[in-house]
Amino acid sequence: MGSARYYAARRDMEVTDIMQPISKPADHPPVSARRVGVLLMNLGTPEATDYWSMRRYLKEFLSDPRVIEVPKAVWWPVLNGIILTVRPGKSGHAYKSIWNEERNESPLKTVTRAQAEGVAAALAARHGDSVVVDWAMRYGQPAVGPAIQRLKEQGCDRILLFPLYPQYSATTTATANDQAFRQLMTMRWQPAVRTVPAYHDEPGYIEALARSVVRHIAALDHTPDVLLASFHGLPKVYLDRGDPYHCFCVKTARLLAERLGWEPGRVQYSFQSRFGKAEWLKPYTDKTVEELARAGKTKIAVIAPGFSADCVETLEEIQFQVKDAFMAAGGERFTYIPCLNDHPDHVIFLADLVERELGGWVDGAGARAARDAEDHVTA
Ligand SMILES: C=CC1=C(C)c2cc3[nH]c(cc4nc(cc5[nH]c(cc1n2)c(C)c5CCC(=O)O)C(CCC(=O)O)=C4C)c(C)c3C=C
Ligand SMILES: [Fe+2]
Ligand SMILES: [Fe+2]
Repeated sequence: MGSARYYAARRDMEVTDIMQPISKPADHPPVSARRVGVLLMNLGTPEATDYWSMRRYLKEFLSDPRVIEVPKAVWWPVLNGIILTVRPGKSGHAYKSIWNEERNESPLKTVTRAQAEGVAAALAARHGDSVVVDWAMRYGQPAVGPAIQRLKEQGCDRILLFPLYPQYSATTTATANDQAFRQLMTMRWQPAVRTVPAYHDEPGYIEALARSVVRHIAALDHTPDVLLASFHGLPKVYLDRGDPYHCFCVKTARLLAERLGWEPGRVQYSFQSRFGKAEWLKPYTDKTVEELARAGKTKIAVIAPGFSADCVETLEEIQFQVKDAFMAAGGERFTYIPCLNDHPDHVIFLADLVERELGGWVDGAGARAARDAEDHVTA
């Protein structure tokens, strides 16, 4: 085993195998155009703000065992009872206040599409048409499964899955990848896949956040006393069970503070969007802004570095609810710094991250297509 003769014999055997006439399987990607696919994935969004659209979206979301870890026998009666009776109306109202009327869709959808178009343009400039970029939502439309199928049909025999969450959590990153893998389970001939690691401490991401803070603060007629980095929360028990999300959020906030170089304590962090009665990650955003106002920090700026795109949790919850809590407690000036969205700093950072994670895949795409075409001529 392992001798030069052994390998020579193996090689001859494989050549003989390849030379057998083979019929082309039905799900074979077109040989002429082997490409690499990139799928940007975000959380999801209702199709409209009416009761039934909201109910459908919330049901899909809150039936995900990655999101709600309560055993089904206990959770289902609660979900199908009180939650899906009351929440669709309440959340629909919140969505209505931030809805993109022009496109008749949620801002998360609008921004995610723009991010995908930006990343596609950046990669096309570098690699021509050998990289195909698409986008999808974990819950609702456009769904992840059909997007994977579309990439395959466009000749992508390698796909990079990119969950658009800077901080890893099983509730977001893992469930997005799960959904893609579910589609792969249906395929006889799967594309090869890679997943983009979370990027909570990537220098390019911290730099884009810092530049955004500086840009927005420079446009104000005052200097905020405190910058609060507000992250979406999680039930605390998920941290106790090993979800690293909390630690990654804290690290992002620390790196942002270091990059800004402000005096200690001027950048703080907190967690928003509590759902249900259990304890969630602390400190809570609403309580924090109230305490800041009472402590005389009456001018604050809030940024949401855990969201790659503005959505109901930032545009409605931070800009209306959190602001109201701050003002009611004695706050005077409240500035919301938007998510990085499709700002060029962000798009270039995302494209660079994709490029790095494609390492070795993309430059070979043209050569692979030529080689594979040749194989099929001789086979
Ligand atoms: C950014 C990271 C997010 C984590 C972590 C997260 C965990 C998480 N979320 C819920 C419950 C809800 N989240 C809702 C909306 C929502 N959540 C995120 C992101 C994270 N969620 C985003 C980007 C959005 C907005 C989507 C949009 O279309 O704008 C909602 C729906 C809105 C509402 O009813 O408030 C719920 C519900 C749980 C339970 C959870 C972790 C266990
Ligand atoms: Fe959420
Ligand atoms: Fe919320």
